Order: sequence, then structure tokens, then C-alpha cells
Amino acid sequence: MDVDGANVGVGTAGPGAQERAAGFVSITEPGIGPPSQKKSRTPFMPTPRKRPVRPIVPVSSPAWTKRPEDFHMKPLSDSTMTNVAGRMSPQKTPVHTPVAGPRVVRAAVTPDGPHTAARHAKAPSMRATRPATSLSLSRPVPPQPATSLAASRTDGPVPQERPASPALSPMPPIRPVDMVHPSQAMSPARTVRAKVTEGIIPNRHRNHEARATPKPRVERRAGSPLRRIPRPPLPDSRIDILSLQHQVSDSSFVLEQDDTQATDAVQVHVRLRPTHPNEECAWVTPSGSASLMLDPSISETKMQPNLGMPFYFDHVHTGSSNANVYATLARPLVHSALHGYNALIFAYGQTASGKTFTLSGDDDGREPGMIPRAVNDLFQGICQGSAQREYLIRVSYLEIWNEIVRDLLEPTNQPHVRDDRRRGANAVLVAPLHEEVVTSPAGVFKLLARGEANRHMGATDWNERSSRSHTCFKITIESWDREPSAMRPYRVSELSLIDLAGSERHSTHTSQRRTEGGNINKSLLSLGKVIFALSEKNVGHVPYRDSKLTRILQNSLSGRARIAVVCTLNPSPAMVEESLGTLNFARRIKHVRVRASINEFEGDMSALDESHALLARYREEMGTLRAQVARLEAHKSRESQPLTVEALQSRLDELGALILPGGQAPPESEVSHPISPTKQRGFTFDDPLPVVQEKLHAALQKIQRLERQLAARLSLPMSASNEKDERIQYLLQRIQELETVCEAQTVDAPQAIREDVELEWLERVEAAEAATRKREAFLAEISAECARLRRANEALVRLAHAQTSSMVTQLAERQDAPRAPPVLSIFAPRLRPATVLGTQRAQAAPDISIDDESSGRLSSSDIDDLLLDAE
Ligand SMILES: Nc1ncnc2c1ncn2[C@@H]1O[C@H](COP(=O)(O)OP(=O)(O)OP(=O)(O)O)[C@@H](O)[C@H]1O
Repeated sequence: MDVDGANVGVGTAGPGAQERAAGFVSITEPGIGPPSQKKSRTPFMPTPRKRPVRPIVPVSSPAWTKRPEDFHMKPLSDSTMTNVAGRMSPQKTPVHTPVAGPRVVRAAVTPDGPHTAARHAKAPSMRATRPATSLSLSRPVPPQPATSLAASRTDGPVPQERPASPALSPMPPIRPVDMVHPSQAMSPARTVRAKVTEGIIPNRHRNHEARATPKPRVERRAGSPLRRIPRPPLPDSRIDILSLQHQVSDSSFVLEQDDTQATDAVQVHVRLRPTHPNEECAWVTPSGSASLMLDPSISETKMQPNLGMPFYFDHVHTGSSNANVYATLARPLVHSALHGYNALIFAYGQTASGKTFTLSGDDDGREPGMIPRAVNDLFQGICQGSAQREYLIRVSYLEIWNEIVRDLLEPTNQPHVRDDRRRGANAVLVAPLHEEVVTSPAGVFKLLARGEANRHMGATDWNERSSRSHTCFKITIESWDREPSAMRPYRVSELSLIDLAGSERHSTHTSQRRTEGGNINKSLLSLGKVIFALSEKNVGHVPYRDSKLTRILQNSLSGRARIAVVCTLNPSPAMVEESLGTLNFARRIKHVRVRASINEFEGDMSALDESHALLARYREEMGTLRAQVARLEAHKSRESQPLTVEALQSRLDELGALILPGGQAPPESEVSHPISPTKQRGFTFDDPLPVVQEKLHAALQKIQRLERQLAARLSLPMSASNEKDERIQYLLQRIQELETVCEAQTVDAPQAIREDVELEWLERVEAAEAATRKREAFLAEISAECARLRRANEALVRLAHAQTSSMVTQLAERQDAPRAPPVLSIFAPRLRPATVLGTQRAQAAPDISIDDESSGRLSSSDIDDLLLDAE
């Protein structure tokens, strides 16, 4: 599109009329080389228009540049976009009269951004599109052209690095927030003028309208004359739980029965961030995947000895796949954690070198990092583990920002680091810290997302989303035998995953960023000192107390945890100094000695503080609750009981749900597909090639052995084989026949069978009822007789007592006392000696009993008489 008299043409390769109509964005081709840095900073002052032009539609995409040497498009960062928008000063921009017809965006951009367009415009031969700064003049219309731009961005050439920043400038996602909206960019006066011109409001109302139109919010940056268009905040968290779950659910974790393979030596891997198109790489990997060295062309220019020598580590990664890094570095530590060892995994490196990418993954969840993979494997491990064990998993998430420890799951907490003498000499404790019990990977991802939303991130010169704090995501695993016994071993282990903030050389950003950068550098320096002290042959004083970071790492670095470190490098030649610093750190930490052991306690839980034996405490509480429920149910008459039982039962269920039984498949919702047989046999495609080859070799050997065994087996003679087949045939036929008979019986005769059975059972029931009745009558008779006898017995005892006492009285009064009356003499042999005092001379009465008149025992009628007498 020509802009008459505007003198802002900046390129010669603008799109033709057809492209314009289709709404393509023109990428300008500078006719001269890139302007100097100084000149490029000159604010762009568009020349006033001379005659109306068509309105211009805003673009909902980042700005694009095109280098003379490669003609690639490159997205600018959000901050650049903001600057671009900020340069659209209303005072300097003419108003365009709207004209009907297709609205086309013309984003004219030069290698240094749109503001250099003015400089290029001075070349009279170059006339092309209006620079992007004029976008603010357009009326808001649906941004159709942006669609084609977005499409061209994904299909087109890979974006390149921003020349202004030596670090990687990641491609900002296409978001509607990048759209330059006129109402945001124009002053009220200009907005009103535009409306008057367009006939939306009459001229006489313009003053009133101007007062009513709100002013755009303008944010001024220190030292910058540019205005900034406010943009909606970034989404709370960059974790998309669903896609993350989907990506990591295809885990190929196979739990080893023991942990003998794992080593105590610190595992150090180096990861070189892949270069972008047209970005140079300062490093080469000369032999295999365990070493890297500075490119000879670069090392020669440096005046330092030994710079051309290779660095050797446990592994050097160069690609973008997190799966490989995870499988070789972190997975063994997840194993260790499941077997009761403390484990520490952390990423160290300068800013924008890929630490967060390695630990958390990329923004769109296509490359999940170590944390989500470890979480998934942990739960897989529990499912594959022994059915004898039960587990309790809890997580915490904290950050150290400006030397302040913050609880990311409960930001109102104010945690402090303090010594924990109960757990040993170098043990530290962070409290109060929110810990949450989790039962599934999805639960952990939700907590991660919650923590991410509270985390300090910010844009710096080097990284769009730079971690401004060190974060520590800790998973605590408690387990013991499910069967209660006095000496069941109790294991508590911690898996800590730490994303350190990156070291920064300098920052041109706000004072807050500078303070953050200073604190980050300081704490990384103390970490370096601690590692240096620990790597010395004779470990002396270790300055753990120099920073919060080293204090928090004290537990693990003092030798009680298995450690794996991934040191990330920025491949840029401009960052060689920082990369060398990182490699020196990597070399140093390799010499740190670790003596990790399984954290196991037997029987006596007092060695563990309360926060460390949650599983035991929960089980204890469940035992108490069960006893209470049983007691309440035994006393059903209480009125409040149903409610109480319900409350206790719900607490019981709640606690029970938190404890994970080992060796059980995860709930349906958690599994997207069953584990493939290859995975079950230990073949994982995440494994590095040598490991897969080794496993394959072992499997081939096993196959050969089995084949040999098969060949050596005695084969049956032909006749025997025939006989066997015939026998099988016969049996199959028989089975079939029997099945047919059974089917016929169940189908044809159900009614008859039912009647017979009913009749038979009716008779049996009647007989049983009659017997019961008879027994009940007999029982009633017996109990009536018993009652009668009891009464008679009581009467007799009373009578005997009365007679005895009268006899004793008479004896005391007279020597010739009369003999005992007949009743007493009858019962005398049955009375206790005290009762028959003075009756020794009486004739011994014969043994009497009920219904035995011949034997002289007391008959039924005697008893009745006796009872009458007594009454
Ligand atoms: N191996 C890799 N493959 C592809 N892209 C990568 C890789 N490593 C890093 N990146 C990209 O580089 C950019 C910076 O990475 P990241 O944010 O992880 O750096 P960082 O070291 O955590 O930085 P900071 O310390 O500032 O937080 C991101 O956009 C990320 O997607």
C-alpha cells in the first residue's frame, strides 16, 4: 500500500495487489544493512499523512523481522511488541479516514524492529508499506489477516534469535493480548475525532464525547519515552493438567525389585540447549554422549590454556527430548526413593539455558519435564510394588525468592529454616510448610499448577519466562508392611526436585529484577562454595549458613541423599564464559561424596517426629476409630449414636482413602491404556540406545536358550500322539454332551423340580415346627415345676430355721428338751450342721426325692402340703 507523501516506505519487496487483497502481511526487505544499535533506539516519528488512506487492521501477532542475509521471519518478544505499540504515540500519528473495502494489515518491520523504519524511509527509492506504528489508527475489526499470519508462523521458517539479546528469545505464543487495539492506543481526543470523521457521532457532540471517553492506561518505563499498552496478565499457571497427564501417562516405568544397580556417586549430566536456525553453537560433542568441548575455532581465540580439552561427564544431552534425560538421570533416583533412599535432583545453569524446560517441561505440555515424569513413575512404582506394602505420599512446594522462603501451596505461611537435631547433625527443617497427601498423579499436577501460579516468574532480557526464584518440589514417601506386627520396618524417603534460578551477568531491567538477579547470583555463589568445600579431600567447614538455598539443601548435600544434577548450557558463543562456569560447577559436584542409606525404622516410632510418621499416625487413628465404632454399635440404644458412628466412619473412610496399597492397578480413570507386554518385560523406549541394545541382547540369548531346551525335549512317538489326540477328542465330545444335557434340564424341567423341592421342604419345615412346639411345652412344664420346687424349698428352709431356733431356745431352758418334730427329722440329713444343732440323736431320715414315694422321698403332694403349711 502506498502512502502518498508519507515518505515512510521501507522496503522494495512489499506484497503485490493480490496479496494485499488477501490480507497477507508484508515483510519488508531492507535496502541497506542493519542500522547501528544507537540509531535503532531513536524513537520513530511518523511523518503526517497528506491524504486519507484506508484504515488499517491491527495484527494479532508478534512483529516480524527479516534479515537481509536469510530472509527469515522472526517473532519479537512480548516486550518488543509492547515497545512497538508504545511507539504509536497518538500525538504523532495522523487520523485516517475510513474507506469501505477490505482492511489489510501492513506490518512493516525492519531487522531492528519497526522503529528503524523511519531511518530506512529516508532512502527515496524504497517505498512500501506503512510501518507497524500506524496500526493504532485503524478501527477495531475482526482480525482476519492475523489468521493467515498465525498460519504462516507455524508453517513458515523457524523463528530465529533476536539479535539484540545474546540469549534465546523464545517464540511468544500468538495471543489475542498482543493485538494492538485502537481504543487502547489512542487518546480520547483522537478517538472522538475518528468517530466524528466516520460519522458515528455528530460534530457538535465531540467535546462531550471526549470528556466521556476514558483515557488509555499508560505505563511509563524508567528512562523510556515509550508508552506501553496494557495487556491482560499471563495465565495463572503454565501447567495444563490434562495434557500433562496425557503426555506422561504413557510411562514405561518398570520397578526393579531391588536397588543394587543404583550408585552412590553423584550423577552429573550436561545438557546443551539446541541452537535455533542461524544461531551458532560454541560447543562440539567429540565422542559419543559423554563429553563435550569448546569449538576449536572459539577456543583458539581465547587466551586460556586447556580450553580446547574435552569435558567428561556421565552423559551429555544435546536434543530437545526430555524423555531421554529423564530416563538416564532421574529415573534411577525415583527407584531409589521408592526403595527408601532420599534423592535430590536439581538443574543448574545460567539463565535461559533450559533448567525449567528440563524439570517442568515446555509450555504446551508436549515435552513434559522430569517432575511430571517422576510423579507418574512414582505412582506406577507403587502399583507395581509389593502387595504387602502400603504407602502414603505427600508433597510440598516452596521457593526461595530474594532470600525469603515462601510456601507456594499456602502463601500465607511464613516458613523458616531451622536445625532439626532429632534427625541428625546436619538436618534442617522448614516449618511451617504446607504438605498435602496425594493419591494420584493428577492430584500432584493440580498442586503443581497451584504452586506455579504463586511462583515468581518474570520477563528478563534473556528469558521471557525467567524463574526469579529457586523452587523445591518435595515428595515424601512413607511405606510399611500392611500386616500389623510389632517390628514391621517403616520407611520414609524424600525425593526433592529443585529448579534453580539462573545466574545472570547483568540486567537492564527494573530495580526489582536487579535485586532478584543479585540475590540469585549470591545464593548460587554460596552453593558453589558449599560444593567446593564438600568436594575437597578433607572436608572442613562447610558454609551451609551462607544462604537459604544451601541451608535447604544441607540435608541432602551432607551425604544423606543420592544426587543427580543436570547442568544446562546456553550454546551461544557469547555465553561461553558462563558455560565454562557451569561446567566447572559440574566437575566439582562430581567429587562430592555421598553415603546414602535406606531410611528405615523398626518398631519404635519415637525416633521419628510426628511429621515423619504420618502413615503410622493415620493407621493408629484408624484403629482407635474402629474401636469407637464397634463400641457404639454394641450399645445401640443411645440416641446420638447413628450420627456419631456416621462421623467416625466417614473419617475412617477419609483416612483409608489416603493410604495407597501397593501392587494394585490404579483406578480406571488414571489409566488410559494397559501396559504393553514389551514394557512389562522391561523394554522401555525411553531408555537410551545402549541400554535397549543390552536388553535386546539378553532377550535374544534367553530365546536361544529356550529354543535349545525345547529341541532337547523328548518328543512323543507318533502313535502316542495319535492316542492322545483321540482321547482329547473323546473328552471334548463328552463335555459337549454333558453340557447339552445340563442345558436341557435347566430349560425343560425347572417347574417340576421346583414343586418337588418345595414339597419336600414343606414337610421338613412342618416336622421341625412340631418338634419345636413339643420341646417348648416340655420346657414350660419343667420351668413351672422348678418354680414350685424353689418356693417349697424356700418354705422348708424358713420352717427349719424357725424350728431350729425354737429348739435351741428350749434346750437352753430345759435339759429334757422334746425330740425334734417330724418335719425336722425328715429334713435333718439335708440341713447344714449348724441348722441341725442338737438333733444328732434323731433317726436319720431316708433319702427322699420328688416322684419317688416308694423310696420315701418327698412326693409332689407332700410338697404341696408343705407349701400350704408354710403359707
Ligand atoms: N532442550 C531444549 N529444547 C528446546 N527448547 C529449549 C530447550 N531448553 C530450553 N529451551 C527453551 O529455551 C527457553 C528458556 O528455557 P528455560 O526457561 O527453561 O530456561 P531457564 O534456564 O529455566 O531460565 P531461567 O533461569 O531464566 O528461569 C524456553 O523457551 C525453552 O522452551
